[in-house]
Amino acid sequence: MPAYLLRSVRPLGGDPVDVVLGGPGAEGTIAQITPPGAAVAPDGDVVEVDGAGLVALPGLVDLHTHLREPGREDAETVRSGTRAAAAGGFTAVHAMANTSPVADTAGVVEQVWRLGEEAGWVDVFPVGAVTVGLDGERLAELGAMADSKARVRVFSDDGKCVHDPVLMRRALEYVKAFDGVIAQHAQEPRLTEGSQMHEGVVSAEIGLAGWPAVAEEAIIARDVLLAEHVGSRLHVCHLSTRGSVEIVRWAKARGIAVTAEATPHHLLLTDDLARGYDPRFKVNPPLRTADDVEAVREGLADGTIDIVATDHAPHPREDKDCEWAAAAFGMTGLETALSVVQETMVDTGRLTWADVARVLSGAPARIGRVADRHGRPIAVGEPANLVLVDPAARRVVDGATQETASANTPLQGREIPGRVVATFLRGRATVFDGAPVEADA
Ligand SMILES: NC(=O)N[C@@H](CC(=O)O)C(=O)O
Ligand SMILES: [Zn+2]
Ligand SMILES: [Zn+2]
Repeated sequence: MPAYLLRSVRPLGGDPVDVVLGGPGAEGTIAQITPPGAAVAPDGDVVEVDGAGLVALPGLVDLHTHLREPGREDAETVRSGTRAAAAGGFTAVHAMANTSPVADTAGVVEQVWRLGEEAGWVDVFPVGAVTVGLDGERLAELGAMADSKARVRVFSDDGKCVHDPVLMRRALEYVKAFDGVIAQHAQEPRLTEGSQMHEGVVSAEIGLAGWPAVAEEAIIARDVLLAEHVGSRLHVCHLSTRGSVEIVRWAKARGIAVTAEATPHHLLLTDDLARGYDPRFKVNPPLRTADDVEAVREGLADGTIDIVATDHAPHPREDKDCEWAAAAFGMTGLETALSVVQETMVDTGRLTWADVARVLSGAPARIGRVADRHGRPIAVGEPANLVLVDPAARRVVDGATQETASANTPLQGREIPGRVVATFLRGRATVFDGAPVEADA
Protein backbone atom coordinates (compact mmCIF):
# COMPACT_ATOMS: atom_id res chain seq x y z
CA MET A 1 0.00 0.00 0.00
CA PRO A 2 1.53 3.34 -0.99
CA ALA A 3 1.68 6.37 1.28
CA TYR A 4 -0.25 9.42 0.09
CA LEU A 5 0.99 13.00 0.06
CA LEU A 6 -2.01 15.30 -0.28
CA ARG A 7 -0.81 18.76 -1.34
CA SER A 8 -2.81 21.86 -0.34
CA VAL A 9 -6.03 20.27 0.86
CA ARG A 10 -8.37 22.22 3.16
CA PRO A 11 -9.30 20.24 6.31
CA LEU A 12 -12.90 21.10 7.25
CA GLY A 13 -12.76 23.85 4.61
CA GLY A 14 -10.04 25.74 6.51
CA ASP A 15 -6.62 26.93 5.36
CA PRO A 16 -4.67 24.70 2.94
CA VAL A 17 -2.18 22.23 4.39
CA ASP A 18 -0.23 19.23 3.18
CA VAL A 19 -1.28 15.91 4.69
CA VAL A 20 0.69 12.66 4.59
CA LEU A 21 -1.16 9.37 5.05
CA GLY A 22 0.86 6.29 5.97
CA GLY A 23 4.51 5.55 5.31
CA PRO A 24 7.05 3.57 7.34
CA GLY A 25 6.05 3.41 11.00
CA ALA A 26 2.78 5.25 10.36
CA GLU A 27 0.78 2.65 8.41
CA GLY A 28 -2.91 3.43 8.34
CA THR A 29 -2.58 6.72 10.18
CA ILE A 30 -2.15 10.42 9.49
CA ALA A 31 1.63 10.87 9.53
CA GLN A 32 2.14 14.61 8.92
CA ILE A 33 0.14 17.83 8.66
CA THR A 34 2.28 20.77 7.54
CA PRO A 35 2.00 24.17 5.87
CA PRO A 36 1.60 23.85 2.08
CA GLY A 37 4.80 22.68 0.41
CA ALA A 38 6.47 21.67 3.68
CA ALA A 39 5.48 18.00 3.89
CA VAL A 40 8.35 15.54 3.47
CA ALA A 41 7.67 12.55 1.26
CA PRO A 42 8.09 9.37 3.34
CA ASP A 43 10.44 6.61 2.21
CA GLY A 44 9.04 4.02 -0.16
CA ASP A 45 6.09 4.14 -2.54
CA VAL A 46 4.35 7.56 -2.39
CA VAL A 47 1.40 8.84 -4.42
CA GLU A 48 1.24 12.61 -4.58
CA VAL A 49 -2.15 14.29 -4.99
CA ASP A 50 -2.70 17.90 -6.07
CA GLY A 51 -5.41 18.77 -3.58
CA ALA A 52 -5.86 22.43 -4.53
CA GLY A 53 -9.51 23.35 -4.03
CA LEU A 54 -10.36 20.09 -2.28
CA VAL A 55 -11.98 19.96 1.15
CA ALA A 56 -10.79 17.16 3.46
CA LEU A 57 -13.33 15.71 5.87
CA PRO A 58 -13.09 12.79 8.28
CA GLY A 59 -14.50 9.65 6.61
CA LEU A 60 -18.29 9.80 6.73
CA VAL A 61 -20.26 7.52 9.04
CA ASP A 62 -23.80 6.44 8.18
CA LEU A 63 -25.95 5.40 11.13
CA HIS A 64 -28.76 4.15 8.87
CA THR A 65 -28.06 2.03 5.77
CA HIS A 66 -29.98 -0.90 4.33
CA LEU A 67 -27.52 -3.38 2.79
CA ARG A 68 -30.25 -6.04 2.18
CA GLU A 69 -27.95 -9.03 2.74
CA PRO A 70 -28.90 -11.68 3.78
CA GLY A 71 -32.07 -12.25 1.81
CA ARG A 72 -32.52 -9.53 -0.80
CA GLU A 73 -29.30 -9.76 -2.75
CA ASP A 74 -31.29 -8.78 -5.85
CA ALA A 75 -31.59 -5.27 -4.35
CA GLU A 76 -28.12 -4.92 -2.79
CA THR A 77 -25.34 -6.97 -1.23
CA VAL A 78 -22.94 -6.03 1.51
CA ARG A 79 -20.33 -5.76 -1.22
CA SER A 80 -22.30 -3.51 -3.61
CA GLY A 81 -23.76 -1.38 -0.84
CA THR A 82 -20.44 -0.75 0.86
CA ARG A 83 -18.77 0.03 -2.48
CA ALA A 84 -21.54 2.61 -2.98
CA ALA A 85 -20.83 3.89 0.53
CA ALA A 86 -17.13 4.37 -0.23
CA ALA A 87 -18.06 6.16 -3.47
CA GLY A 88 -20.19 8.50 -1.36
CA GLY A 89 -17.28 9.30 0.99
CA PHE A 90 -18.19 6.92 3.81
CA THR A 91 -15.71 4.83 5.79
CA ALA A 92 -18.29 3.24 8.11
CA VAL A 93 -21.95 2.28 7.89
CA HIS A 94 -24.44 0.83 10.32
CA ALA A 95 -26.41 -1.87 8.52
CA MET A 96 -30.10 -2.05 9.41
CA ALA A 97 -31.61 -5.25 10.74
CA ASN A 98 -34.61 -5.69 8.41
CA THR A 99 -32.94 -8.40 6.37
CA SER A 100 -34.16 -11.95 5.73
CA PRO A 101 -33.49 -13.61 8.09
CA VAL A 102 -33.78 -10.60 10.39
CA ALA A 103 -30.59 -9.59 12.22
CA ASP A 104 -32.01 -10.58 15.60
CA THR A 105 -29.36 -13.07 16.76
CA ALA A 106 -25.62 -13.06 17.36
CA GLY A 107 -25.30 -15.43 14.38
CA VAL A 108 -26.84 -13.07 11.83
CA VAL A 109 -25.09 -9.90 13.05
CA GLU A 110 -21.76 -11.75 12.99
CA GLN A 111 -22.49 -12.89 9.44
CA VAL A 112 -23.15 -9.30 8.29
CA TRP A 113 -20.08 -8.06 10.13
CA ARG A 114 -17.92 -10.74 8.49
CA LEU A 115 -19.28 -9.94 5.01
CA GLY A 116 -18.32 -6.32 5.65
CA GLU A 117 -14.78 -7.30 6.65
CA GLU A 118 -14.42 -9.48 3.55
CA ALA A 119 -15.66 -6.75 1.22
CA GLY A 120 -13.28 -4.22 2.80
CA TRP A 121 -14.88 -1.06 1.39
CA VAL A 122 -15.97 0.43 4.71
CA ASP A 123 -16.33 -0.80 8.28
CA VAL A 124 -19.77 -2.39 8.65
CA PHE A 125 -21.43 -2.17 12.05
CA PRO A 126 -24.57 -4.32 12.15
CA VAL A 127 -27.66 -2.94 13.85
CA GLY A 128 -29.52 -5.54 15.90
CA ALA A 129 -33.28 -5.96 15.82
CA VAL A 130 -35.17 -4.94 18.97
CA THR A 131 -37.78 -7.67 18.66
CA VAL A 132 -37.62 -11.22 17.31
CA GLY A 133 -38.37 -11.18 13.59
CA LEU A 134 -39.29 -7.47 13.86
CA ASP A 135 -42.71 -8.72 14.92
CA GLY A 136 -42.99 -6.36 17.87
CA GLU A 137 -43.87 -9.11 20.33
CA ARG A 138 -40.77 -10.45 22.08
CA LEU A 139 -37.43 -8.78 22.77
CA ALA A 140 -34.56 -10.21 20.73
CA GLU A 141 -31.35 -11.33 22.45
CA LEU A 142 -29.89 -7.84 22.66
CA GLY A 143 -27.17 -8.83 25.12
CA ALA A 144 -25.93 -11.70 22.95
CA MET A 145 -25.67 -9.35 19.95
CA ALA A 146 -23.85 -6.77 22.08
CA ASP A 147 -21.37 -9.42 23.25
CA SER A 148 -20.86 -10.91 19.78
CA LYS A 149 -17.92 -10.18 17.47
CA ALA A 150 -20.15 -7.56 15.84
CA ARG A 151 -20.23 -5.57 19.13
CA VAL A 152 -23.74 -4.27 18.44
CA ARG A 153 -24.64 -1.02 20.19
CA VAL A 154 -27.49 0.24 18.00
CA PHE A 155 -30.77 -1.66 18.05
CA SER A 156 -33.71 -0.97 15.76
CA ASP A 157 -36.79 -2.57 14.24
CA ASP A 158 -36.48 0.02 11.46
CA GLY A 159 -39.03 -0.47 8.74
CA LYS A 160 -41.38 -1.11 11.63
CA CYS A 161 -42.11 0.85 14.79
CA VAL A 162 -41.68 -0.68 18.24
CA HIS A 163 -45.23 0.38 19.01
CA ASP A 164 -45.90 -1.57 22.23
CA PRO A 165 -44.93 0.89 24.98
CA VAL A 166 -44.09 -1.91 27.43
CA LEU A 167 -41.66 -3.53 25.00
CA MET A 168 -40.15 -0.16 24.15
CA ARG A 169 -39.65 0.54 27.84
CA ARG A 170 -38.00 -2.86 28.40
CA ALA A 171 -35.72 -2.38 25.41
CA LEU A 172 -34.62 1.05 26.68
CA GLU A 173 -33.94 -0.44 30.11
CA TYR A 174 -32.08 -3.46 28.77
CA VAL A 175 -29.57 -1.61 26.55
CA LYS A 176 -28.38 0.55 29.45
CA ALA A 177 -26.28 -2.42 30.63
CA PHE A 178 -24.01 -2.16 27.58
CA ASP A 179 -24.41 1.51 26.66
CA GLY A 180 -26.66 0.70 23.72
CA VAL A 181 -29.25 2.89 22.04
CA ILE A 182 -32.69 2.18 20.63
CA ALA A 183 -33.17 3.75 17.19
CA GLN A 184 -36.88 4.13 16.65
CA HIS A 185 -38.78 4.19 13.35
CA ALA A 186 -41.54 6.47 14.64
CA GLN A 187 -44.73 5.42 12.89
CA GLU A 188 -47.95 4.85 14.81
CA PRO A 189 -49.28 1.79 12.97
CA ARG A 190 -53.01 2.37 13.35
CA LEU A 191 -52.77 5.98 12.18
CA THR A 192 -50.89 4.88 9.05
CA GLU A 193 -52.83 1.81 7.93
CA GLY A 194 -52.80 1.83 4.13
CA SER A 195 -50.89 5.13 4.03
CA GLN A 196 -49.18 6.02 0.77
CA MET A 197 -47.87 9.57 1.19
CA HIS A 198 -47.92 12.59 3.51
CA GLU A 199 -51.45 13.51 4.59
CA GLY A 200 -52.17 17.04 3.42
CA VAL A 201 -53.34 19.17 0.53
CA VAL A 202 -51.50 17.13 -2.10
CA SER A 203 -52.74 13.73 -0.88
CA ALA A 204 -56.31 15.05 -0.90
CA GLU A 205 -55.91 16.43 -4.41
CA ILE A 206 -54.36 13.37 -6.00
CA GLY A 207 -56.32 10.79 -4.03
CA LEU A 208 -53.63 8.83 -2.20
CA ALA A 209 -54.16 7.68 1.40
CA GLY A 210 -52.43 10.00 3.87
CA TRP A 211 -49.67 9.40 6.48
CA PRO A 212 -50.33 12.19 8.98
CA ALA A 213 -47.53 14.04 10.76
CA VAL A 214 -49.13 13.14 14.08
CA ALA A 215 -48.40 9.43 13.46
CA GLU A 216 -44.69 10.26 13.68
CA GLU A 217 -44.93 12.94 16.36
CA ALA A 218 -47.07 10.89 18.77
CA ILE A 219 -44.45 8.11 18.89
CA ILE A 220 -41.53 10.53 19.31
CA ALA A 221 -43.35 12.33 22.15
CA ARG A 222 -44.07 9.02 23.88
CA ASP A 223 -40.54 7.73 23.41
CA VAL A 224 -38.72 10.80 24.75
CA LEU A 225 -40.89 10.53 27.87
CA LEU A 226 -40.10 6.81 28.17
CA ALA A 227 -36.37 7.53 27.72
CA GLU A 228 -36.58 10.13 30.48
CA HIS A 229 -38.51 7.78 32.74
CA VAL A 230 -36.00 4.94 32.48
CA GLY A 231 -32.90 7.16 32.09
CA SER A 232 -31.86 5.60 28.81
CA ARG A 233 -30.71 6.64 25.37
CA LEU A 234 -33.15 7.11 22.46
CA HIS A 235 -32.29 7.82 18.84
CA VAL A 236 -35.02 9.05 16.48
CA CYS A 237 -34.65 7.75 12.92
CA HIS A 238 -35.47 9.89 9.87
CA LEU A 239 -37.42 12.65 11.59
CA SER A 240 -39.46 14.53 8.99
CA THR A 241 -41.96 17.03 10.39
CA ARG A 242 -41.88 20.45 12.03
CA GLY A 243 -43.68 19.00 15.03
CA SER A 244 -41.07 16.28 15.43
CA VAL A 245 -38.29 18.87 15.45
CA GLU A 246 -40.16 20.83 18.12
CA ILE A 247 -40.63 17.77 20.33
CA VAL A 248 -36.94 16.83 20.12
CA ARG A 249 -35.96 20.45 20.85
CA TRP A 250 -38.20 20.39 23.93
CA ALA A 251 -36.80 17.03 25.07
CA LYS A 252 -33.20 18.18 24.74
CA ALA A 253 -33.92 21.37 26.69
CA ARG A 254 -35.30 19.12 29.41
CA GLY A 255 -32.08 17.10 29.48
CA ILE A 256 -33.47 13.90 27.97
CA ALA A 257 -30.81 11.74 26.29
CA VAL A 258 -32.31 11.85 22.81
CA THR A 259 -30.54 12.17 19.47
CA ALA A 260 -32.17 12.57 16.07
CA GLU A 261 -31.35 12.10 12.42
CA ALA A 262 -32.64 13.66 9.22
CA THR A 263 -32.23 12.11 5.78
CA PRO A 264 -30.93 13.98 2.73
CA HIS A 265 -34.30 13.55 1.01
CA HIS A 266 -36.19 15.17 3.85
CA LEU A 267 -33.78 18.12 3.61
CA LEU A 268 -34.48 18.61 -0.09
CA LEU A 269 -37.72 17.12 -1.45
CA THR A 270 -41.42 17.74 -0.82
CA ASP A 271 -44.72 15.89 -1.18
CA ASP A 272 -45.47 17.88 -4.35
CA LEU A 273 -43.30 15.33 -6.16
CA ALA A 274 -46.01 12.68 -5.63
CA ARG A 275 -48.19 14.46 -8.20
CA GLY A 276 -46.57 12.52 -11.03
CA TYR A 277 -47.28 9.21 -9.22
CA ASP A 278 -43.63 8.21 -9.75
CA PRO A 279 -42.84 5.62 -7.02
CA ARG A 280 -39.25 6.90 -6.86
CA PHE A 281 -40.69 9.44 -4.44
CA LYS A 282 -42.47 6.90 -2.24
CA VAL A 283 -40.65 6.58 1.08
CA ASN A 284 -41.17 6.12 4.80
CA PRO A 285 -41.66 8.51 6.44
CA PRO A 286 -43.10 10.28 3.41
CA LEU A 287 -41.78 13.44 1.80
CA ARG A 288 -43.48 16.26 3.68
CA THR A 289 -44.32 19.92 2.95
CA ALA A 290 -41.98 22.81 2.20
CA ASP A 291 -42.61 24.09 5.73
CA ASP A 292 -41.47 20.75 7.18
CA VAL A 293 -38.34 20.81 4.99
CA GLU A 294 -37.57 24.29 6.32
CA ALA A 295 -38.07 23.09 9.92
CA VAL A 296 -35.74 20.11 9.34
CA ARG A 297 -33.06 22.44 7.94
CA GLU A 298 -33.49 24.76 10.94
CA GLY A 299 -33.28 21.79 13.31
CA LEU A 300 -30.07 20.57 11.71
CA ALA A 301 -28.59 24.08 11.76
CA ASP A 302 -29.34 24.69 15.45
CA GLY A 303 -28.25 21.22 16.63
CA THR A 304 -31.69 19.88 17.52
CA ILE A 305 -31.10 17.29 14.82
CA ASP A 306 -27.71 15.71 15.55
CA ILE A 307 -26.90 13.96 12.31
CA VAL A 308 -27.70 13.29 8.69
CA ALA A 309 -28.23 9.59 7.98
CA THR A 310 -28.96 8.31 4.49
CA ASP A 311 -31.66 5.66 5.09
CA HIS A 312 -30.23 4.22 1.84
CA ALA A 313 -33.07 1.83 0.91
CA PRO A 314 -32.36 0.05 -2.38
CA HIS A 315 -35.18 -1.80 -4.12
CA PRO A 316 -35.07 -3.88 -7.30
CA ARG A 317 -36.78 -2.60 -10.43
CA GLU A 318 -39.82 -4.86 -10.11
CA ASP A 319 -40.62 -3.37 -6.69
CA LYS A 320 -40.41 0.22 -7.98
CA ASP A 321 -41.44 0.10 -11.66
CA CYS A 322 -45.10 -0.37 -10.86
CA GLU A 323 -48.10 1.69 -9.83
CA TRP A 324 -47.62 3.87 -6.76
CA ALA A 325 -49.80 1.86 -4.37
CA ALA A 326 -48.01 -1.41 -5.19
CA ALA A 327 -44.46 0.01 -5.00
CA ALA A 328 -42.04 -0.45 -2.11
CA PHE A 329 -41.19 2.41 0.24
CA GLY A 330 -37.60 3.67 0.07
CA MET A 331 -34.93 5.46 -1.96
CA THR A 332 -31.17 5.15 -2.35
CA GLY A 333 -28.88 7.81 -0.90
CA LEU A 334 -25.30 6.76 -0.14
CA GLU A 335 -23.77 8.26 -3.28
CA THR A 336 -25.63 11.57 -3.13
CA ALA A 337 -25.94 12.37 0.60
CA LEU A 338 -22.90 14.63 0.85
CA SER A 339 -23.95 16.58 -2.24
CA VAL A 340 -27.46 17.10 -0.90
CA VAL A 341 -26.08 18.34 2.41
CA GLN A 342 -23.78 20.70 0.49
CA GLU A 343 -26.67 22.00 -1.63
CA THR A 344 -29.20 22.45 1.18
CA MET A 345 -26.96 23.42 4.11
CA VAL A 346 -23.48 24.56 3.03
CA ASP A 347 -24.21 26.45 -0.19
CA THR A 348 -27.10 28.17 1.65
CA GLY A 349 -24.74 29.31 4.44
CA ARG A 350 -26.48 27.31 7.16
CA LEU A 351 -23.63 24.92 7.96
CA THR A 352 -19.85 25.16 7.61
CA TRP A 353 -17.73 22.24 6.42
CA ALA A 354 -16.72 21.74 10.06
CA ASP A 355 -20.43 21.34 10.85
CA VAL A 356 -20.75 18.84 8.00
CA ALA A 357 -17.91 16.83 9.56
CA ARG A 358 -19.89 16.83 12.80
CA VAL A 359 -23.28 15.81 11.38
CA LEU A 360 -21.97 13.23 8.89
CA SER A 361 -19.02 11.82 10.83
CA GLY A 362 -18.26 12.84 14.42
CA ALA A 363 -21.78 12.73 15.86
CA PRO A 364 -22.96 9.52 14.14
CA ALA A 365 -19.74 7.80 15.27
CA ARG A 366 -20.44 8.86 18.87
CA ILE A 367 -24.11 7.84 18.78
CA GLY A 368 -23.18 4.44 17.31
CA ARG A 369 -20.34 4.06 19.85
CA VAL A 370 -17.62 3.64 17.23
CA ALA A 371 -15.89 6.96 17.97
CA ASP A 372 -12.71 5.16 19.04
CA ARG A 373 -12.14 4.43 15.33
CA HIS A 374 -14.35 6.75 13.26
CA GLY A 375 -15.43 10.37 13.25
CA ARG A 376 -12.05 11.37 14.65
CA PRO A 377 -10.36 14.75 14.19
CA ILE A 378 -7.98 15.21 11.26
CA ALA A 379 -4.77 15.13 13.31
CA VAL A 380 -1.39 13.41 13.32
CA GLY A 381 -1.59 9.89 14.77
CA GLU A 382 -5.30 9.47 14.06
CA PRO A 383 -6.55 6.68 11.78
CA ALA A 384 -6.30 7.82 8.15
CA ASN A 385 -10.05 7.75 7.47
CA LEU A 386 -10.64 10.71 5.17
CA VAL A 387 -12.69 11.90 2.24
CA LEU A 388 -11.54 14.51 -0.27
CA VAL A 389 -14.40 16.49 -1.81
CA ASP A 390 -14.41 18.88 -4.75
CA PRO A 391 -17.18 21.30 -3.77
CA ALA A 392 -16.89 23.23 -7.07
CA ALA A 393 -17.72 20.20 -9.21
CA ARG A 394 -21.25 19.57 -10.48
CA ARG A 395 -22.68 16.28 -11.68
CA VAL A 396 -25.93 14.85 -13.00
CA VAL A 397 -27.30 11.87 -11.07
CA ASP A 398 -27.96 8.68 -13.02
CA GLY A 399 -29.11 5.63 -11.07
CA ALA A 400 -27.95 3.35 -13.89
CA THR A 401 -24.29 4.31 -13.43
CA GLN A 402 -24.16 4.36 -9.62
CA GLU A 403 -22.33 1.72 -7.58
CA THR A 404 -25.45 0.62 -5.71
CA ALA A 405 -27.17 -2.40 -7.26
CA SER A 406 -30.50 -0.55 -7.32
CA ALA A 407 -31.57 2.44 -9.41
CA ASN A 408 -34.25 3.97 -7.18
CA THR A 409 -32.59 7.33 -6.63
CA PRO A 410 -35.06 10.20 -6.17
CA LEU A 411 -32.51 12.50 -7.85
CA GLN A 412 -32.48 10.85 -11.29
CA GLY A 413 -31.46 13.45 -13.90
CA ARG A 414 -30.88 16.13 -11.31
CA GLU A 415 -27.72 18.24 -11.23
CA ILE A 416 -26.12 18.39 -7.79
CA PRO A 417 -22.98 20.07 -6.46
CA GLY A 418 -19.87 18.38 -5.13
CA ARG A 419 -17.97 15.24 -6.00
CA VAL A 420 -16.04 12.72 -3.92
CA VAL A 421 -12.52 12.63 -5.37
CA ALA A 422 -10.98 10.17 -2.92
CA THR A 423 -11.90 8.14 0.14
CA PHE A 424 -9.29 6.63 2.45
CA LEU A 425 -9.96 3.81 4.91
CA ARG A 426 -7.02 3.42 7.31
CA GLY A 427 -4.75 4.88 4.66
CA ARG A 428 -5.95 2.71 1.78
CA ALA A 429 -7.65 4.54 -1.11
CA THR A 430 -11.08 2.91 -1.54
CA VAL A 431 -11.91 5.66 -4.04
CA PHE A 432 -9.33 7.51 -6.13
CA ASP A 433 -9.85 10.00 -8.97
CA GLY A 434 -13.56 9.61 -8.30
CA ALA A 435 -13.63 5.84 -8.95
CA PRO A 436 -13.74 2.88 -6.53
CA VAL A 437 -10.45 0.97 -6.20
CA GLU A 438 -10.52 -2.80 -5.58
CA ALA A 439 -8.44 -3.83 -2.56
CA ASP A 440 -6.08 -6.03 -4.60
CA ALA A 441 -5.67 -3.50 -7.44
N1 LIG B 1 -37.36 4.17 4.38
C1 LIG B 1 -38.09 3.36 3.67
O1 LIG B 1 -39.04 3.82 3.01
N2 LIG B 1 -37.86 2.04 3.61
C2 LIG B 1 -36.90 1.30 4.38
C3 LIG B 1 -37.38 1.04 5.76
C4 LIG B 1 -37.34 2.24 6.67
O2 LIG B 1 -36.30 2.94 6.74
O3 LIG B 1 -38.29 2.52 7.36
C5 LIG B 1 -36.61 -0.01 3.68
O4 LIG B 1 -36.06 -0.92 4.31
O5 LIG B 1 -36.87 -0.11 2.47
ZN1 LIG C 1 -37.53 3.63 8.98
ZN1 LIG D 1 -34.45 2.68 7.14
